[in-house]
Amino acid sequence: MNESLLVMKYGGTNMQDARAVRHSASLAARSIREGVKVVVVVSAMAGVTNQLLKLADAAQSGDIASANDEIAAMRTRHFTAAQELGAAPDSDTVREIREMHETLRQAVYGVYLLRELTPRSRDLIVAFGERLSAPLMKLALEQDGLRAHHLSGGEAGIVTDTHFGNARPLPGTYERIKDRLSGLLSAGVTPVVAGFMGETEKGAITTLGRGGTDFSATIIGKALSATEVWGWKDVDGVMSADPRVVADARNVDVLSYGEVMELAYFGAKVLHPLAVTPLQDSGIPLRLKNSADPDFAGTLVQAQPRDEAGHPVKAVTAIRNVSIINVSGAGVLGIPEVIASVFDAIARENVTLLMVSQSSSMSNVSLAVQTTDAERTLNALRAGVSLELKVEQQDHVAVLAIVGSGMRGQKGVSARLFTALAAADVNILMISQGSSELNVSVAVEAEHVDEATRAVHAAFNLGRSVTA
Ligand SMILES: Nc1ncnc2c1ncn2[C@@H]1O[C@H](COP(=O)(O)OP(=O)(O)O)[C@@H](O)[C@H]1O
Ligand SMILES: N[C@@H](CC(=O)OP(=O)(O)O)C(=O)O
Repeated sequence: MNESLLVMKYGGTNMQDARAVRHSASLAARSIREGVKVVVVVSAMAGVTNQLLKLADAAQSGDIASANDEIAAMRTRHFTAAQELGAAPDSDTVREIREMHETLRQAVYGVYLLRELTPRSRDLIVAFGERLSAPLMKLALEQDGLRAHHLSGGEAGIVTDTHFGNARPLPGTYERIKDRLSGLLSAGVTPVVAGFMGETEKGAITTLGRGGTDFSATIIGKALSATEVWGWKDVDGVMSADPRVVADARNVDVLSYGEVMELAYFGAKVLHPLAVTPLQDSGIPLRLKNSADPDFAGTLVQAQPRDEAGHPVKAVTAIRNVSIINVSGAGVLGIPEVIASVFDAIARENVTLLMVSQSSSMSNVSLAVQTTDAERTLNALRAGVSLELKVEQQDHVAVLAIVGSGMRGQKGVSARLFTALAAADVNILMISQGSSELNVSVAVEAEHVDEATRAVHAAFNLGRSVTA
C-alpha cells in the first residue's frame, strides 16, 4: 500500500500569532511522526489580508503615511512572531521577513507614485500576507525537530490564468506541483506552501479569491494524489449554521462535495466555494477539523452524501449585503431577445447572479447580486437593454439558503421553510430552488436574516447531530 500523504491547510486564525503557529506545527508534526507525509499550506495571519487591501487603497488615494504605518505595524507583528518562535536576529527567517517587507514597501510606494492600483498590483501586494506566514511555519516545524522548506504558490507549481483577484489553475499546474514537491517529500522535507496565491505563466503573482488557501490545498492534494486534505479550523467543521448566529449549531459529520459547494456559495465562510472542485474527479476526501480538538473527526466531505431519513436539510446559511435588481416592462420582457439581452449584459460584466426569478407574465425579472456588484449590473443593463425597460435597485437584502441532498424528491420541505419564516414574521422577497434540488433559497430583508436563520434552524431540527 502507498504511504499516506496529507495536505494540511491552516487558516488565518491558526496562524494568528506565535502560539497559534506553534500549535499548528505540532498538529502536522504529530502526523509526520506517525509516518505520514505532510504538505503544509498556510494563510496570512488573521486580519493581515484585509490590512494589505486597506493599505493598498490608502496608497492609491495618496495617503502614503497611513499605508506606511500599517506596514510598520505588520512588520512588528511578523518579527515578534519570529522572535517568539525562537528566531535569532541574524537568522534566515528574520532576514527573509525583512526583505519581504522591504519589497512590499516598494510595491506600495509604486502604487502611491502612480496613484494607480491595478488588479495585478493588488494581487502582488495582497499575496505578501501568505508569503510572510510561510517562513514562520517553517521555523515552527524546525523547532519541533522536523526538516521543512517554504515556497510561494508559484514556486510550488501553482500556475494560473490571468484573472487577477480570482485566478484559476491551468491544467499543467498539477504536473508541475508534483515535480516541485515530490523531491522534497521523498527527501523527508516538509513543504510549507504559501496559500491563496499562484502565478501566471509569465511569473506575475495572482490570487485565487478570498478564502483561497482552501483552494490551494485541494489543488495540491489533487496534484499529489493525497490520501486526504485536512482544513484546520477554529470550529468543529462545517456547522448546521454560522455558530456566531445560531448558538446551538451542530457539526455536520458527512457532506458531499455538491452540498459543501452550495453551502460555501450561499455564504458559509468555512470553505472557499471552489475548494472541492479539484477533488471531484479523484474522490479524494476533504476533512475539516478543529485545531483545538484534533481528535474529533470534524466534517468529512466526500463524493457521496449521507442522508438520514426525516432530516432532508443539513444546514442553513446566508449571504449578506445583497441587492435585488428588478427589470420590468410590460410586453417588452416577454420577447426572448429582450431576456437574452438582459443576461448578455450581465455576462459581459462577469457578475455572479445569486438568484434569478421571472414572473410568469414575463413582465418582470428579478436578479439578486452582491451589493458590491449592483452598480456595475445596473449600468450594464441600462447601457445594454431596450430603453422601454425599467431597472430598479433594492438594497439591504440577504439571501438565506437551506442545503441538503435529502431534499431531492421530498415533498413539504419548502412549505416547512415558508411556514417557519411566516411564523417569525419574515417577509420573502424572492424564492428559488436549484434544479439539483440541493438547495432552496429565499431573499429576505437584511435586518431579519439572523432571526430567520434561527427560526429555520429550529424548524428543521438542526440543533442536534444531523446524521447518524
Ligand atoms: N456553516 C458554518 N460552519 C462553520 N463555520 C461557519 C459556518 N458559517 C460561518 N462560519 C464561520 O467561519 C469561520 C471559519 O472560517 P474562516 O475564518 O475563513 O477560517 P480560517 O480563516 O481559519 O480558515 C468560523 O469561525 C465560523 O464562525
Ligand atoms: N488570507 C486570504 C486567504 C485565505 O484563505 O484566508 P483564510 O484561510 O484565513 O480564510 C483571505 O483572507 O482571503
